[in-house]
Amino acid sequence: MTQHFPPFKIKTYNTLSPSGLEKFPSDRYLIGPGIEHPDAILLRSHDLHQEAIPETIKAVGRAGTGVNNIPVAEYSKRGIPVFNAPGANANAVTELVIAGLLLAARNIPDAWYFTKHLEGDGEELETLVEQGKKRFSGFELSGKTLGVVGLGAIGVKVSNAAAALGLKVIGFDPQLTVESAWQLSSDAIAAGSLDELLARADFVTLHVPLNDHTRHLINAARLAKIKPTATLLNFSRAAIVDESAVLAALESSTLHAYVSDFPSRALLNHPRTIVLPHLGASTVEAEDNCASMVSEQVRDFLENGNIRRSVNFPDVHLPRTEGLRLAIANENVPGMVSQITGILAEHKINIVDFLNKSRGDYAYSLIDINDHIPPPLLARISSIQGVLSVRVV
Ligand SMILES: NC(=O)C1=CN([C@@H]2O[C@H](COP(=O)(O)OP(=O)(O)OC[C@H]3O[C@@H](n4cnc5c(N)ncnc54)[C@H](O)[C@@H]3O)[C@@H](O)[C@H]2O)C=CC1
Ligand SMILES: O=C(O)CCC(=O)C(=O)O
Repeated sequence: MTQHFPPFKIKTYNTLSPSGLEKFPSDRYLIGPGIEHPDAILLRSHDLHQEAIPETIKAVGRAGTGVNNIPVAEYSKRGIPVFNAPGANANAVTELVIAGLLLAARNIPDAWYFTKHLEGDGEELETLVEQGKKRFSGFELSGKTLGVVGLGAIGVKVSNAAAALGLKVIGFDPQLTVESAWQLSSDAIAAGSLDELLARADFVTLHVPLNDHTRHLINAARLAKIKPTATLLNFSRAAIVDESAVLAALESSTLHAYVSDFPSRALLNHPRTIVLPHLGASTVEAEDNCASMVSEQVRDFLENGNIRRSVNFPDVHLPRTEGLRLAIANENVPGMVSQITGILAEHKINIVDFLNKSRGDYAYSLIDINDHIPPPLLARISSIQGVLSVRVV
């Protein structure tokens, strides 16, 4: 039995690296921003909360890490996996965080602005330089303490790079994984609590996802724990800090400076902020990595039903056998597998290979069969209470 691929349709938002889009063979995929009735969506930071979920959609691929721009819970309820590219842009963000530390410590943006607007040349220019430069005198990173909140893909790399620059690193992550712990520099030490980290650090850098637990993680009460000489860096998401509390702390000199990758008018207007245009992942390498990783995942899902690195469904992948495959997403409740396999048995369909896994409220099965699938069978499986999506691939 040969596999037949319909032309899959992929709707894109944002600019995605061609090295990712090239993963989709042009004879089997239609891709672009104007695609209607898409099988999959590929995007970066575009906000999907404002968009109706297309009836035809089977997968969403986020060419990046944060999925707060996607209504993941709504997609989950429809049995639709949301994929992201964990770690694929971690190096790009890390390098910009290190740049952020240096920009703040050495007053580089103000110094650069000053130099760029100097007039004259030769001796006259030299005099202006020597008169002006004392305003921008900074301090060294070596020996200072960096507090890293969130020790995932980015937090670990930032910690290790900072330790190599001579900073003392103190980290906080209540859900630190074994994998991250293995990668973390042995020079980094664990803080017992976020408040302890805030009290000890000269720089605090945030590397947590935005969710209901981390929204305004840094608020007025937490800012009160931070040293007045400290600099706060936010390359995670704007809403992880309470911006008005940060501005108040800067005004009252209980916080030295704020470096953020997320502009707002109030931040841009403040003299002790350094604000970048959400530039963390904007390198050729990271854009290639993210788009390639997520495109491969989405393609494997559309063509084979395999799930790798989804944020809402378990990892379920099987090598293809001869024949057809049923890919079924369902609520993680008792009796689902027996109902599905019971229907197959009633139709005298033999299972060649089978894999079922669950994650939280949801479960997913791949069922390989070496037979044709009568249409009523699909309708019966779809009608089982708790079955969210059924595909033949
Ligand atoms: N500025 C930019 O362009 C980019 C920003 N990001 C942001 O950075 C975030 C982190 O990215 P990754 O490190 O790749 O993600 P990750 O998932 O590898 O790591 C996040 C870590 O945060 C920890 N965490 C969660 N809640 C916490 C809390 N309340 N306190 C302390 N730790 C907590 C988790 O246990 C996990 O280890 C993303 O979710 C995204 O919002 C990511 C890439 C680019
Ligand atoms: O695609 C981008 O430029 C944003 C990256 C990002 O914020 C993320 O991966 O979470």
